[in-house]
Amino acid sequence: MVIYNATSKMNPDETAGTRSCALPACMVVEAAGAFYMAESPDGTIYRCRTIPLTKTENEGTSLVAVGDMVLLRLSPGEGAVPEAVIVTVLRRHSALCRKRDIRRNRSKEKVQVIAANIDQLVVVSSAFDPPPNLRLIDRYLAFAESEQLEPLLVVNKADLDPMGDAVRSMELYRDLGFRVLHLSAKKGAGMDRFLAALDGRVSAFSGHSGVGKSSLINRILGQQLLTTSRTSIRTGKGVHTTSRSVMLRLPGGGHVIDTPGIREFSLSGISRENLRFFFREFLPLMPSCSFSSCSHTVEPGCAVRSAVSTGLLHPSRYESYLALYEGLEDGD
Ligand SMILES: Nc1nc2c(ncn2[C@@H]2O[C@H](COP(=O)(O)OP(=O)(O)OP(=O)(O)O)[C@@H](O)[C@H]2O)c(=O)[nH]1
Ligand SMILES: [Zn+2]
Repeated sequence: MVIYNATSKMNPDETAGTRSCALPACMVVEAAGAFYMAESPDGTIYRCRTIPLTKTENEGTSLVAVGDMVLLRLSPGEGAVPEAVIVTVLRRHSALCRKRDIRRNRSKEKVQVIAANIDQLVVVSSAFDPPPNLRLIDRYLAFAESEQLEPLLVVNKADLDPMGDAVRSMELYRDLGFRVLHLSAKKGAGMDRFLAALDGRVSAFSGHSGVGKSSLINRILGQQLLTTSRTSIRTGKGVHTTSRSVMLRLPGGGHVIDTPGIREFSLSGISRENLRFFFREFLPLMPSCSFSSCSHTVEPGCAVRSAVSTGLLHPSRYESYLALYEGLEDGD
């Protein structure tokens, strides 16, 4: 590992390449413009920025994103929060990206990293108001599979489901082996199981507007972090955290991230050719299709379609597959 001198007296911009002792790798927990907050394993927060010589082990994408592990070097500062420069951005094991709108963005990066090093995608829906949207859930699940993120299905507002309708509509996911939790941010139901599922991991929250993502995060953190203002690292004024990227540390370990960017993730890694690999129940059937490249839409001798007609595959999942397939383009 490359280690840098935390106590160098040289101009920090000139010393990025020097090797010597220093801070352990820190996690970027907040990004706001040119500034970042990075957290060391012991919980110390550093206010930091990049320098022209900042190195990255991830070429061709955003230099720094929330969730990145970075090597820092302390720089002189008078504020209460220690200041540092980011010397190296370490290799990411995963990255949630969105395509940049070239017309509205002059940056050379075509892909923007919304969050790095995510372990699991929490797909939040609600039992009622709005009711579960299975098309949307399947879209998130396909995305999670394509990014090799472990999905966790959460159905919030269980207090609005006295007849168990939402529980029944989600049964198919349990049958497929997905983890499904029915919770109520309002009443606190199921929170122990939820916390256990988040423990020690970096989890990104996704889901339709109004399902209660912020309410769930506030409930598990025991405070109103996502609706009340926190002090901006740039201006010192209060800001709404939901408009920025913030990684929140859970009391028992682990982190959660909830950003508008993840809510509107793109399916950039999914094409018509590879979509079928992200519906896990198709995999054992696919070798029985007459054509090895079967798209499971119109081909004769398709084992997937045959399984739908005999009730072996859930029609709702197949409908989602077709809807996603229609919306995708050929090729990668
Ligand atoms: N009955 C009930 N209402 C809830 C529950 N959780 C959240 N709500 C309500 O649902 C509404 C939306 O909650 P939010 O936490 O803002 O939802 P969100 O998913 O963060 O919404 P966006 O920020 O628009 O993406 C609010 O009026 C909450 O009070 C719950 O468990 N039960
Ligand atoms: Zn087929």
